[in-house]
Amino acid sequence: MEFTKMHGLGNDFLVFHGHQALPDNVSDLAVKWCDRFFGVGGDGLVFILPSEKADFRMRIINSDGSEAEQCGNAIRCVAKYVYDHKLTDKESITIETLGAGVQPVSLKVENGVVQTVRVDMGEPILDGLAVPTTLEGNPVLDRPIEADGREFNFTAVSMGNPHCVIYVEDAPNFDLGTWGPKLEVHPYFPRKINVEFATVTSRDRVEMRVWERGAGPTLACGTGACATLVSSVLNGLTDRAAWIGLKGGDLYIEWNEEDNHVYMTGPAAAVYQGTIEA
Ligand SMILES: N[C@H](CCC[C@H](N)C(=O)O)C(=O)O
Repeated sequence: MEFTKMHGLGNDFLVFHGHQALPDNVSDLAVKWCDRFFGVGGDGLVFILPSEKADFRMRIINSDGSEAEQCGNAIRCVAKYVYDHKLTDKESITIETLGAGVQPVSLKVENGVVQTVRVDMGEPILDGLAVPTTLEGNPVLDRPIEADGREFNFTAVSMGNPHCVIYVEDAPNFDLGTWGPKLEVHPYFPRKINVEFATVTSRDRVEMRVWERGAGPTLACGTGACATLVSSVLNGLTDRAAWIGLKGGDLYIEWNEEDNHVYMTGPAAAVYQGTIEA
C-alpha cells in the first residue's frame, strides 16, 4: 500500500488515500507499521476516504490500533495532502470526522503549496458525562483526581475526543512518562483519555505536554491544544485566543465567543512517500 509520511509539529502519521474503506485488519496494521524500529514509525494511520457529507472524510487509527474520533494535527495533514495532490483546487474545504462531524478547513497557500491550515474544530463538549467522564458537572472544572497516591486537579473537555487538562508548575519538565499512563486509564474515564499537563505563562501563552490516549507521549496534539485553551479560559487563566507551546512547536487556538467554535491554526508537512506490504 502506498502512503505519505506527514506530520503536524512532529505528531506524525502514515497517510493513505485511494481506499474506499479501512482495511479489515487496520488495528493490527497500525501497531505493526507505527513501530519505530520494526515498522515505518508513527503516532497513527490516517485514511482519506470519500464522503457523502463533505469534500473528504478522515479516519484516524492510533498506534495502539484504537480508532479516535478526531485528530487536529491529522486534519491539517489531510487538508495539505488533498490540495498538494490536486484532489481539490479549493482553498476552503470540508472534512468529515468520526467524532466531530463536518469541519470547515481553510488553507493558506504560498507558491502553490499549503503552508498553514486553519481548522474550525467545532464546539467543545463540556458536560462531564458526555466527554465522557463518570462525573456530573457542566463543565467538570478543576476537580480532584488521585492516581497512585498523588492528587491532581483536572478539567475535562471533549473536542470529539476526550481530554483531561491538569495545570502543573513546569509542564516541559513534568514527569509525563510516570503520570500520563496512570491517568489515561483512570476509572473516571470510561473511554480512557488524552492527558495534557499545562503551565500558563501569560494571558496568551500556555506551555503544554501531552500523553495521548492510544499513542503515548507525542510531540504535539491539536485537539489537546484546543482542550487546553478551552480549559484555561474556563479556569480564568488566559484570554480566548492564545498560543499553545508544544514540544514540537506552537499552535494558535481561538475560542470564538459568538459561535462557540474553537479554531486551530498551524502547519502541516509531508516528509516522504513510500509503499508498505500489508
Ligand atoms: N490519540 C488521540 C487521537 C489523536 C489526537 C491528536 N494527535 C491530535 O492532534 O488531536 C485520541 O485517541 O483521542
